[in-house]
Amino acid sequence: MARKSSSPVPPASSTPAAAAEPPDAKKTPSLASLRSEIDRMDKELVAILNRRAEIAVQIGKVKNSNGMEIFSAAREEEVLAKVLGASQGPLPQDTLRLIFRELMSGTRSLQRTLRVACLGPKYSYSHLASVAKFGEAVEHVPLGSIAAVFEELNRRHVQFGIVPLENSTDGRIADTLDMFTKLPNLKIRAEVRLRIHHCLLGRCEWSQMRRVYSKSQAISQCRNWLGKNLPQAAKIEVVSTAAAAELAQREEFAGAVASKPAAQAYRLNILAENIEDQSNNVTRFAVIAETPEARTGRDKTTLMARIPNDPGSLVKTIAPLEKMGVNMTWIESFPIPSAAGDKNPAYLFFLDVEGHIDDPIVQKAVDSIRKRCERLDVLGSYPRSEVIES
Ligand SMILES: O=C(O)C(=O)C[C@]1(C(=O)O)C=C[C@@H](O)C=C1
Repeated sequence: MARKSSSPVPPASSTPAAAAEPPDAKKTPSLASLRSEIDRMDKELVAILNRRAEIAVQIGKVKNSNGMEIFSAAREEEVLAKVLGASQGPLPQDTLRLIFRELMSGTRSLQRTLRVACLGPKYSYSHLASVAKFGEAVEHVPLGSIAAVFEELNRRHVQFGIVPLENSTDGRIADTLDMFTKLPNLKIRAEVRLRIHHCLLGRCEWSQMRRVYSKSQAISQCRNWLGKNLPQAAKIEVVSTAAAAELAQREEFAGAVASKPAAQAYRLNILAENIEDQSNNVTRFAVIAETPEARTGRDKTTLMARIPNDPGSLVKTIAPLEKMGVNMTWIESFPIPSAAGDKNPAYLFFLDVEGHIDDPIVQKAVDSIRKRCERLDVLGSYPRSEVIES
């Protein structure tokens, strides 16, 4: 944006009157003039934002007439990368990210209001991840279970779902992997890696607390802290951290391990912050939808492979990755539910590899892997993402 000549910063002057002023008075513009400069820039900003929104409305029409989807994770990542790359000013990258997240959320909503399902109630970490990805200008639909998120998406009651995949402290989220085995047609369109800071919330003193509610993974992520600081309290697992906060609000002598925003939403006191045992506690969420995501050049692909329970079977299955130089970034084994009791059950493996399924080398490696599997599903290719601070 070009600076106008009406800048409040006074030009250097050598007139006798200016020379008579104390040196500091010359350098420091008045508060009023600085604020009027901000007011002027805000007007320019609003005009530019509205011009941007008008273009987005036109893009929406083009998308509609071509039968294209409104949300594009690939394009939004591209916009963010360009914005962050172009910035040279003092604004922190996280701040710019937040501003552009809401900007794109707002322009997207002019094209169509999206419905995004997540594990609720509101202010669960899934809800926070959904806000981190889609912004506030979507209809967040909090549901009672991870299975319900998949089912609502499959019934087309929502356009997107967001589900936790794995946590850096606690490992895979079995409920999510289980639902991919049941609905492998749903595609991962984006990932959200959210740094999770847990708080102890409640209305009583720690010493009076008899029960602490939370989701099993959150209890597990704070196990040492809870054992040391609240040995007297029973740890009770509930469906989500936000559901735990709701219970802690209703019950006397109860607490919850939940997010900071949940404290305000459920009118609870923050009794302790950052109680996770490992400071680098990150949960990776998957944004799921019916259709696949476009290639960005900075992608990863998630595969679900059912392989025979034979010696060396896994090594043989993933050998093409090494041969073709495709990097694997995640592997998780998962027993096949229907095979319980089976003497020699096959196993499912979830794998992440770098690259998009439309990259010829990835396609070739996946084709080779498929030949060595009983079944292979490509659960989606999507842009790789940075960790977002919560
Ligand atoms: O570029 C597009 O496809 C747009 O619709 C514009 C825009 C944006 O505001 O920048 C909005 C929604 C999309 O998910 C991606 C980007």
